[in-house]
This record gives sequence, structure tokens and C-alpha cells, in this order.
Amino acid sequence: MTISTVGVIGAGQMGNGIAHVAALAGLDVVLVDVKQEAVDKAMSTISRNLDRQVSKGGIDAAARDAALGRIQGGTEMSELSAADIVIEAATEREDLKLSIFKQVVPLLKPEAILASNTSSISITRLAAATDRPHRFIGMHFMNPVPVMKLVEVIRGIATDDATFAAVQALAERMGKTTAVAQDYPAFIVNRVLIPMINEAVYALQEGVGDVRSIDAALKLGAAHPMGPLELGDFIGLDTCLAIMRVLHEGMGDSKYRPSPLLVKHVEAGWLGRKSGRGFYDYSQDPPKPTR
Ligand SMILES: CC(=O)CC(=O)SCCNC(=O)CCNC(=O)[C@H](O)C(C)(C)COP(=O)(O)OP(=O)(O)OC[C@H]1O[C@@H](n2cnc3c(N)ncnc32)[C@H](O)[C@@H]1OP(=O)(O)O
Ligand SMILES: NC(=O)C1=CN([C@@H]2O[C@H](COP(=O)(O)OP(=O)(O)OC[C@H]3O[C@@H](n4cnc5c(N)ncnc54)[C@H](OP(=O)(O)O)[C@@H]3O)[C@@H](O)[C@H]2O)C=CC1
Repeated sequence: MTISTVGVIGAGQMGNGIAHVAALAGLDVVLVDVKQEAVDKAMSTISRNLDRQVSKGGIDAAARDAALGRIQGGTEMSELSAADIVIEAATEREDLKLSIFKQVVPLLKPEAILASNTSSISITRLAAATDRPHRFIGMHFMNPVPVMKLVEVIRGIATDDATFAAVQALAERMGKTTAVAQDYPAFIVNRVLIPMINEAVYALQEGVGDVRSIDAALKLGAAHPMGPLELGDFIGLDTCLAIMRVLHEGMGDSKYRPSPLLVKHVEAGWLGRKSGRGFYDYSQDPPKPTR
């Protein structure tokens, strides 16, 4: 099937990145969030990131302007009715995602594909709550979307071959390489990455090292581009905790239990960069370790 219009639900860090790369690939984009402020913030982030690509010589000014002109933002789900595929990138909460699908399904073209950018939740279970489990798929982008090369593609048990092929082709058109993951909790990347971040929080909690030492150890000792605590802050500690909970419950194994210190940070609203404080305090430049 031909995809020319992409709908994106959720204008947070992932939604704005997905809209950015889709528009740059020549697709029309409809970006929807509950709050107009979130949409406005996403549009200015996209504009800033496109400017950065222009200044680094990755794209020219005409491509930037054309991409911005292809993105229409708003708060009405009905704006998604023109979409050939809708990629849901709202907060990592199953109840929220299910209520979004319930609301959006009656508005979609019958042949439209529904994809979720979920980091961890069962694609089969999300698909079963819609009218189109055969046209439902996991399309898991990595953060920051304009930079990271991978899209994990996750088939639910009912996903058909045409949907799988269309989504693989779309990811390639957006300049990404795909890795196919089976529908197990947190798929491939987060099955490995998030327990590592959780383990770093245990190490911090137990006093094995402070924030600076733990991050320096993994950056300089294992060539990671960011330390695990810095990366947790970058992803969002609420998202990291949600993924650990899906792993813990879905695998039924205590080795995935979330660190109590991670839980406490989320309870405090210290969600990382997006809230101004996580394992670092982002009101300082450079960000100051909190422990
Ligand atoms: C939780 C999940 O479900 C799954 C996930 O996404 S897990 C998270 C996966 N992501 C990671 O692991 C990211 C790890 N971190 C990194 O790779 C790097 O620190 C980083 C790419 C984010 C930044 O790299 P850096 O070298 O410190 O910074 P910087 O030099 O500013 O950026 C590198 C390049 O990316 C570009 N860039 C960075 N952020 C960008 C953005 N948001 N939009 C566009 N371009 C961006 C920069 O312009 C720069 O481009 P050039 O190479 O052409 O110069
Ligand atoms: N962060 C990461 O590194 C990655 C995250 N993901 C996944 O992508 C998804 C989004 O994560 P991320 O962008 O980081 O999260 P953010 O918190 O940055 O953004 C989520 C956005 O969804 C909005 N939202 C909440 N409810 C609704 C709704 N009913 N309809 C439309 N929008 C809504 C939120 O609004 P408000 O703030 O008002 O609640 C917010 O703007 C999650 O499923 C996450 O697991 C996937 C890969 C990487």
C-alpha cells in the first residue's frame, strides 16, 4: 500500500522526532496531542533540530522549509482521518494507549495501519483492543529519532504480511534500518538496555559509586556515548520505570524488579531532562549530579 500521510499521536520527545523524520522524507504529517502547548513546543523543537541539520550541512534550507510546511499540528483526533498510517507515541501507559485507540479507530480510513511506538507493551494485546489487529504493528523508534538509525519492527500475533512489508518500507524511506523483534516484553533494545540502567540505579542506591563515577565508568570504560544515569534522564525516568514494570510482570522474574531509588525519583516528579531534574539537576549548566 502507498503511504503518503503519517499521523502521529503524542507530541513529546518521540512524537516530535517521528514527525521530523517523516516530513523530511517527503511525507505529509499530522501531529496530534491533547494540549496545544505540547504541539507548539514540538513544532519549535522540530524547527530547532532542522536548523541544526542545516547548520551542520546535512540538509539545505529549502528541505527544512519544505519539511516544516508538511507538518500540521493540532489537538483534534479527527485530523487523523486522512492518515495512511497512524503512529501512536503517547505516554508509556497501557490504559492510556488503549483509550487512545478506542477514540481514534472510528475516525480512521478502514485500510489505515495503526502502529505503536511503545517501548515495552505487548503489541498483540494493544492490537486486540482495536478493530484491525491484522493492520496493527510495533514501530519502535529510538531517541533522538533524527539521529538514531534503528527502528525495531514488532509483529503482533495477528499482524499480516502486507502491514509488515509496508512498515519496513516506510522505516527505510525515513532513512532507518530495521531490526525485527518478536512480541516479548520490551522487545530487544529495551530488554537489554533498561535493566542496565536499572542496575546502575541499584549501584547508585547501594553506594557503589556516585552519579559522576557511574556515568564516567561506562562512558570511558565501555565506550558508551552517555553514562547509564545520564541516559535514563534522557529517556525519561517515568518511561524507564514503566518498561521495568512491564518486564517484571511480563517475565515473572525478580531479576527485573525496579530499583526503589528509581521508583522514588518518579514519585517525586524527578523524571530527568524533561522535568528539569533526574539524576542530574538541569537548571545548572553543565547539569550537576544530584548524588
Ligand atoms: C527507551 C526506548 O524505548 C528506546 C531508546 O530510544 S533507548 C535510547 C537510545 N539512544 C541512545 O542510546 C543515545 C545515546 N547517546 C548518543 O548517542 C549521543 O549522546 C547523542 C547522539 C544523543 C548526542 O551526541 P553528542 O555527540 O553528545 O552530541 P552532538 O555532537 O550534539 O550530536 C551528535 C550529532 O547528532 C545530531 N543531533 C543530536 N541531537 C539531535 C536531534 N535531536 N535532532 C537532530 N540532530 C541531532 C547533532 O547535530 C550531531 O550531528 P553531526 O554528527 O552531523 O555533527
Ligand atoms: N523516551 C524515549 O527514549 C523513548 C520512548 N518511547 C516510547 O514513546 C512513547 C512516548 O514517549 P516520550 O515521547 O518519551 O514521552 P513524552 O512524555 O515526552 O511525551 C508523551 C506525550 O504524549 C502526550 N499524551 C498523553 N496523553 C495523550 C493523549 N490521550 N493523546 C495524545 N497525546 C497524549 C503527553 O502529553 P502530557 O505531557 O500532557 O501528558 C506528551 O506530550 C512511549 O510509549 C515511550 O515508551 C520509544 C522510544 C524511546
